Amino acid sequence: MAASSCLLRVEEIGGKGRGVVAAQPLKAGQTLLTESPLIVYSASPLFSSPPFKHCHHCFTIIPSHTINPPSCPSCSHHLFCSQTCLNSSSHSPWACKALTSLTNSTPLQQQPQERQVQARFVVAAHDLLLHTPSHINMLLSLQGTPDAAIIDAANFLHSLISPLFPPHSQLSADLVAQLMAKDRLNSFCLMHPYSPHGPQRSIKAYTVYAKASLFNHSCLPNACRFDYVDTSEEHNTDIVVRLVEDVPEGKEVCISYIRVGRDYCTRKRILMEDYGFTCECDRCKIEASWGSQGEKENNDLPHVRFLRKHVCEKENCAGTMAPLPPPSHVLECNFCGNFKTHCDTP
Ligand SMILES: C[S@@+](CC[C@H](N)C(=O)[O-])C[C@H]1O[C@@H](n2cnc3c(N)ncnc32)[C@H](O)[C@@H]1O
Repeated sequence: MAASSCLLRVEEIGGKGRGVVAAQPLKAGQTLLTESPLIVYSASPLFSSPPFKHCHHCFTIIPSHTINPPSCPSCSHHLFCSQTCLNSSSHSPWACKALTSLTNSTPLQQQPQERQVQARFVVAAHDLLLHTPSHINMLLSLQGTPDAAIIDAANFLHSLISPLFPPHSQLSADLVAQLMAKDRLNSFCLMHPYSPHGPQRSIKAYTVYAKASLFNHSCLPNACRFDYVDTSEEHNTDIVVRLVEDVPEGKEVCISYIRVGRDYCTRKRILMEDYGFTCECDRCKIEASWGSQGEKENNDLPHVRFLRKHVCEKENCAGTMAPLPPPSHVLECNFCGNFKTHCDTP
């Protein structure tokens, strides 16, 4: 962990592969990691328009009243929130041409929406090989092995997409499958802003980070990722991971891959379907034997106290509340930005 080497180190963790542990005693509220993505791609299926117009570099929403936002010189339908974003964008003419060509592809249009989003990943991966080949090697160092479904999807997408790039930046079908498998296990979602009355936040884009991908999951996480705002244009796709609790040296630092308020059965299903493992954390061990909601309300187990303190109660939210950087008694929700003053009485 280069940027945060004094705070964290990577170790093998029994039954989980690699993981991240505290290299010194760490304080609740401390920022552990701020990192830019190796790869970013839109979550919108190619054949449907996204619910909001967003910048194709930083993915902030472009307000509907914006007159003539800067657009890609090659295609004009990929928009940017500012000239700075347009100039720093990795939206290359090759990627632009490939995406435009794919929107005319009948075989792709007949595929499920998931395949259309995977097509965006495969275009972005070809573009990486063209412009930042070292990121391809970093992606390949992450966990994930292709299964039969990924190999099928990769063969299909490879035959459509590789010919749209120059010969020296064409990935083999095998490499496409490897990369798709890494993306499946390691990608984070960039979400649309929270709204108390609106629908659940939807996903704007997917990102993969070299270091943040090494955090394992816990249903009682001691760290969480903050992703509730469209803030600074250039760094809007960066990940920020902050500690929820104090962590002694040598203890593993985990985030939750799903919202902590989810019930046991939902967590179990998502973790198996999306990440291929069964969580053995203390909370799961206890909740596996729970029959009804009543038990949850009436007991005073440490993990129930944790949830009471750290799950945001704002309508339609249920994000994780972590302290502001120390020293602070104020908790901030990583999902909606709500604040509350920390009080240790249960
Ligand atoms: C994003 S990676 C985390 C880093 C990974 N352990 C590695 O070695 O690169 C996600 C994968 O780590 C493993 N993993 C994460 N949390 C786990 C947990 N609580 N129990 C078992 N395996 C876990 C699973 O294989 C999961 O698909």
